[in-house]
Amino acid sequence: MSIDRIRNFCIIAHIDHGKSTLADRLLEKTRTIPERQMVEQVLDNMDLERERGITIKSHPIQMRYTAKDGNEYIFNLIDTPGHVDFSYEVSRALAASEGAILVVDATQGVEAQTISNLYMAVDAGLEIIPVINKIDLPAAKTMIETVKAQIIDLLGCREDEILLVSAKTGYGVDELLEAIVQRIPPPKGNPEDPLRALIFDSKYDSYRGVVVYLRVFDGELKEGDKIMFFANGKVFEAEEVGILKLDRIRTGKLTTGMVGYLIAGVKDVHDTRVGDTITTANNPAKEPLPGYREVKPMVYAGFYPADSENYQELRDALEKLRLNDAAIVF
Ligand SMILES: Nc1nc2c(ncn2[C@@H]2O[C@H](COP(=O)(O)OP(=O)(O)OP(=O)(O)O)[C@@H](O)[C@H]2O)c(=O)[nH]1
Repeated sequence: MSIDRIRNFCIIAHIDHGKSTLADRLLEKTRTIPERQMVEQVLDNMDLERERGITIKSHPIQMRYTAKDGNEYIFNLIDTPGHVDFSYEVSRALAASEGAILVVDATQGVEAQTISNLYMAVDAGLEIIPVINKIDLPAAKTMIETVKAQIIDLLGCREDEILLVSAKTGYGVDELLEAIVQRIPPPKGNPEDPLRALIFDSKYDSYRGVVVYLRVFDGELKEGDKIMFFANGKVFEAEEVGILKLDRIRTGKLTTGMVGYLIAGVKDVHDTRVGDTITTANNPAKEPLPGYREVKPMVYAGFYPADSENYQELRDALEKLRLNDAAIVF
């Protein structure tokens, strides 16, 4: 699909303001959830909601949306970590996007944590679509004007740019889908340039090793390519490349502007650092993408074995833990 039809975005929201519920409605309206599950959902609403909520938080997700202009668009929804301490990781998820949906609970208004993530998004030059959610709640009626004023204050946007939504009932979601197409710009980038892809997250899969979630900025990533991580210069072969819906879908390549995953036989998550750039070993890009930083640990703990004989065992156990959790340093 042409790069003009891609929209990469994330959702910024305070806890409980409705990020997962809204993501669910987007998945439903774009029929990203298979029909079978849609039917099941009616039978067992609660469990599925929970399951999909987790899906959204565990990896980026691609949707296809046919807009009112008759064209089909690819939407890549990238989740931002919810915890304030992960501000660098949030900044990389934002860097992988061109836009952000700002979700504010109509009955709660703008909250501090939302503001810090929002400023990061504004700094990153993202197009912000402000959404007031939960407008179905009776308490929302008296609050909407106040919350609108807060948002205008914060963003300097016009009142008519703020969308009123109920992620619960689906009210306003069609308008939001159109706003994503119309207001969020398509990715820029040069398909002819050497590959530059940003790592914004990675997961450890016990069968496949590290699964890297990335956004291609320039060039293209194909299976069989010898890829190189800028931060440590290590070279691996791209074994599997694809996009993410509810599951991984192998596509063999990712073109400029696309979001997806890479499996390259990497066994240690420390080789795939958030914020690092992937290029090809044969035709490397001259410069990495901007903004790479070593992630700083936030929580420290001292451990020692009760019996000093067990020191090596403790060390081995920590080594294993470290292999699949990039946050652990010792
Ligand atoms: N009435 C009403 N409730 C909503 C709406 N959107 C979300 N909720 C409810 O608000 C609560 C929080 O919604 P979530 O979607 O889990 O919020 P979240 O922002 O993803 O929260 P975290 O997962 O904690 O970050 C849930 O009980 C939802 O059912 C809405 O439009 N109307």
